[in-house]
Amino acid sequence: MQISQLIKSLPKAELHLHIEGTLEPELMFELAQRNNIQLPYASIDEVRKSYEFHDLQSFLDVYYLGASVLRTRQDFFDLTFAYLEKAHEDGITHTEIFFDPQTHTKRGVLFEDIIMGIADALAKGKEEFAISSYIIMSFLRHLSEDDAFEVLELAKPYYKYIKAIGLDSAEVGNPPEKFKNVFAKALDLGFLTVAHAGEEGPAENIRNSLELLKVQRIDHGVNCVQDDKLLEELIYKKIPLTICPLSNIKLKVFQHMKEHNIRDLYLKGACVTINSDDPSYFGGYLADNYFECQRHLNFSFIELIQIAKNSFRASFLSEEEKLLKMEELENFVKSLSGLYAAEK
Ligand code: HPA
Ligand SMILES: [Zn+2]
Repeated sequence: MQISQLIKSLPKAELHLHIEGTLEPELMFELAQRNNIQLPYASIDEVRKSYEFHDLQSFLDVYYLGASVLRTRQDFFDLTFAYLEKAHEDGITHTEIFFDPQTHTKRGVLFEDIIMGIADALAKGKEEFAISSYIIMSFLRHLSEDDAFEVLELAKPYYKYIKAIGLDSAEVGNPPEKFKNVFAKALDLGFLTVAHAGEEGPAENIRNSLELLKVQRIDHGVNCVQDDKLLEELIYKKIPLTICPLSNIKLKVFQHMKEHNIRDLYLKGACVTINSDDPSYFGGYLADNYFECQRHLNFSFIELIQIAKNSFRASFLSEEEKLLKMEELENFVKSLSGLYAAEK
């Protein structure tokens, strides 16, 4: 079996995925037509050509523009189910997806339509593909903390659909301490928390996310290497990092995959996971991210299995569910040994 096929067959979890970032240009055009929205692109090709980014903000501008075609519950359902079909092909058996309510409620879309469209698709994904899932509601950090409080209030009738609270958008200039109070409220309400930190921003944002926002995982976190003591602590406390290799290259966090620090972090003992972030915009879904790590950073397949194990360990599944997912993974690995023994 080819390595790319092996990677696709490997059972794994995805823990850092923005559902809005899975919007493929074809669906973008279809939804624009369905909703009578004028896009500033003449063709699907032109959309793809606009995906040249020099930093996080240049991406966010294009990403928020793309998201403007999403208006109805059916749109959110179609978007999410299209992702789940890809996830299934990529061997994903559990996914924890972000959605950015403010990107949509600001345009007059109903909170109910956003979350129920996503939740219905996830329920269908569970039925058709046996993919388990959680929803993470993310606050846009370029907006105010008061705004985040309003979203938390708006979400009240739908809390049972939300597992955790996240923090995304422009990191530089919008540090975690800006959201200290709203995260404290979310924690009081019983939500788990995560935050993007140390993507473009300093290691200090990682420390403050842990200390002030009480996050269980750090999204990205690659700038942890700026602070030796912090890195030691992340390793010692087994704090998972949801790293997104192709995203980091597209947004110029690293200039080339060969320069990415994920393998160094892995070898030092950090709990790293591989994720796709915004796969439609960054040129690859989850299996592609695993593959690029193998190709450019010499991760062996055994090491990728360890990373897939980390993805379940770092998930928000219960300990019992984690054991079941891990068993599935072990069975896959055993079936491979059988296959290779038979070939010899
Ligand atoms: O990688 C990201 N970083 C911050 N905000 C985001 N929103 C979507 N993707 C990202
Ligand atoms: Zn992200």
